Amino acid sequence: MATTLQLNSGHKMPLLGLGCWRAVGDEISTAVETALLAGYRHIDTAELYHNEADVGRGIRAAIATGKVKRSDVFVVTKLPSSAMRPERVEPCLRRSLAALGLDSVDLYLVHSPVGALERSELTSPPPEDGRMPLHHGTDLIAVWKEMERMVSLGLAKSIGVSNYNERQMRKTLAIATIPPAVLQVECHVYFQQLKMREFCKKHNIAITAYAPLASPGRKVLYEKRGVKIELPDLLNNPVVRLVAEKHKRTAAQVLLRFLVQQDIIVIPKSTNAGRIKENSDIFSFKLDELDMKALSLLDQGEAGRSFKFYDSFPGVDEHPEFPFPVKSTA
Ligand SMILES: NC(=O)C1=CN([C@@H]2O[C@H](COP(=O)(O)OP(=O)(O)OC[C@H]3O[C@@H](n4cnc5c(N)ncnc54)[C@H](OP(=O)(O)O)[C@@H]3O)[C@@H](O)[C@H]2O)C=CC1
Ligand SMILES: O=C1CO[C@H](CO)[C@@H](O)[C@@H]1O
Repeated sequence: MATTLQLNSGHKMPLLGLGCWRAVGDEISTAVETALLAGYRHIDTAELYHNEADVGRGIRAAIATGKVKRSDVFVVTKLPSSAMRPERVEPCLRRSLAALGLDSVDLYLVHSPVGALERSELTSPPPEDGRMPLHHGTDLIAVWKEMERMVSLGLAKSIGVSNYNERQMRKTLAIATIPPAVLQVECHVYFQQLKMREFCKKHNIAITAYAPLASPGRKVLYEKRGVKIELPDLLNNPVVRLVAEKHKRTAAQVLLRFLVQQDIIVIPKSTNAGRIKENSDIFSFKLDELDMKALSLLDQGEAGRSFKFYDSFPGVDEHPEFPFPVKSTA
């Protein structure tokens, strides 16, 4: 099967990328270099991950080996909630580019429809319970118009959104001169996003699945905030394991293959060289109809959503553009 997807912007995007959330410093720059040398051609980061400079270092290290060219690498970064104001888009992207050491990114995403205040706007110290200081006046249309301007300035080759719901997608499409090329959302076997996928297919918008393994490493993050939550354990799901045994593959490879085989872009995060390589070996086998059926039956719909944001940022669901079911109804 093809390893890239044609975007509505005319650019090609690799179906496999390296996720970079929750790793900084040499750990992530080495992982990026390792991934690029192992054949990855797509790196997913964000201003929010505080590692753009490290990611840029990793990209340059891979290029320095002579085995990878800048033009081979599809780099994605994201506009943070604190820059969800039209006048902040260009300065924010320029800051990201300076940190990454690049002239342009291949894809710039609005990270989330929820706007937040910058530290400098706070009138009191940030709350200790992890509450995100919200900016309630978020104007998605004005922000999108600025995202489009980033393409005309040549700072982003394609633009897209993340964590938008269908209403927010429709609202954006209604005014867009450049439609979003990509929607990045949580997507894995327990939360298959069938309705959103149908919507995106109809509008020729590609989907990137974040947390394609359901993000098992998040526990530490919640524990730090004293939040107790049950994380789904996809890697030990008996159906996934059975399919993996049948193909002599690992559970992670089956979970990723299940998505790419349906033209869903995947960005598994790993900083372990063995697992980085393991996660990339998903184009040399194929799941048959029976495997695909068995895995698709694992979908739990909305109940399978694992990233609710209010678990890690209490009160975020009070924002008028909070995209998911709010805590009181979930
Ligand atoms: N737009 C958004 O709001 C969001 C975007 N993202 C993006 O999506 C990426 C992926 O999501 P993420 O939350 O990191 O979760 P993933 O589903 O990619 O899971 C990553 C975790 O799984 C472990 N892991 C990776 N490969 C394997 C394997 N083969 N076997 C066993 N364990 C494995 C990793 O540990 P180890 O490193 O030790 O291998 C890490 O703890 C992020 O890194 C980020 O780039 C994520 C969340 C939200
Ligand atoms: O990319 C991200 C990683 O996950 C976080 C949730 O805890 C999000 O805030 C963010 O969107």
